[in-house]
Amino acid sequence: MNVAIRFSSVKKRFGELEALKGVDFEVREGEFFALLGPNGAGKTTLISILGGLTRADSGSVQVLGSDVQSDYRAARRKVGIVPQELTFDPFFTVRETLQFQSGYFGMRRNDAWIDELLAHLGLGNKANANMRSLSGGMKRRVMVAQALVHKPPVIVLDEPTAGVDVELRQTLWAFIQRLNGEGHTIVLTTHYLEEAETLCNRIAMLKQGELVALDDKAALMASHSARTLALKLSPDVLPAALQPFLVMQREDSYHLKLDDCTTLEALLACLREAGVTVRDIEILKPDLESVFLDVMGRKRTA
Ligand SMILES: Nc1ncnc2c1ncn2[C@@H]1O[C@H](COP(=O)(O)OP(=O)(O)OP(=O)(O)O)[C@@H](O)[C@H]1O
Repeated sequence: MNVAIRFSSVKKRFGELEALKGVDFEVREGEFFALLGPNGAGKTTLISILGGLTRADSGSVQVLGSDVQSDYRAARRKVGIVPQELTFDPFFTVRETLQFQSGYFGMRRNDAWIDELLAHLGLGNKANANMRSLSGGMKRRVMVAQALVHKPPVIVLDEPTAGVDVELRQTLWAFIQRLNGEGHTIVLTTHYLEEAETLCNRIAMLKQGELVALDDKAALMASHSARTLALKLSPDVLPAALQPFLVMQREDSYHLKLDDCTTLEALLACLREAGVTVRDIEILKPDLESVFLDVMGRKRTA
């Protein structure tokens, strides 16, 4: 598969702070890719370098083979970035904003695509509204449309759903998934891990300017977090021998760490020997949030 974005040894300092400590990874063409990390991990800095808004101190970034510094114009055409912050000209209407952006890319007759964007993002009846009159969520929809106006093959969304309502989330994800289905590469940063879990097929995690995980979603989930066994017992007492497996107790339910199926057999045998009956049993699969905490926590103690 071809490479959509290549980050090679990207370093960036802000004074004493090393915001990016030599970040190396690739996003492949056609992927729906998540870039995750806690506040301050360096995600937005990396995206700003990708969009040519910030210069890396060293290293390089290429979009579909075009270097974002030495071949800025070509790289810029290949990527659409939905920024985290809302920036707009309050005196333009929504349509003018999108026409102006089309002009920036030398696209004069772009109204059919602009209409399609407006319709898909629920902005059809706002085309002639002034930007300053829109609600925050509506402005964010325009930011998304603005990033897509030149039909970029690579689309980067930096926390696009922070503080937006359920309706926009659903409209936005349906549209972005359609574009991904048509071959566009998508990179998403979000703090809503269930969104990343549902949408993305490969995941990178950054922590303090370093890449700490990069894998297919399924492999990451399988390798980083054990399943949990939730048990309700009669009598309601966990035998002492099982205490080391206890990760959480919620009301009358005991959550035990389950490394694999042989552990399950041993746990059940232990309950039998102690004369404890199982009233209810459930195996809980790991979610991306538990993997994320696991990855971030493990690195902290290393
Ligand atoms: N222009 C700047 N001047 C000084 N420090 C900066 C600047 N931009 C970013 N930083 C710092 O660089 C680090 C990385 O910030 P960045 O915004 O890239 O993180 P992030 O992963 O996007 O975080 P968040 O999830 O909060 O958006 C942070 O410590 C931030 O304070």
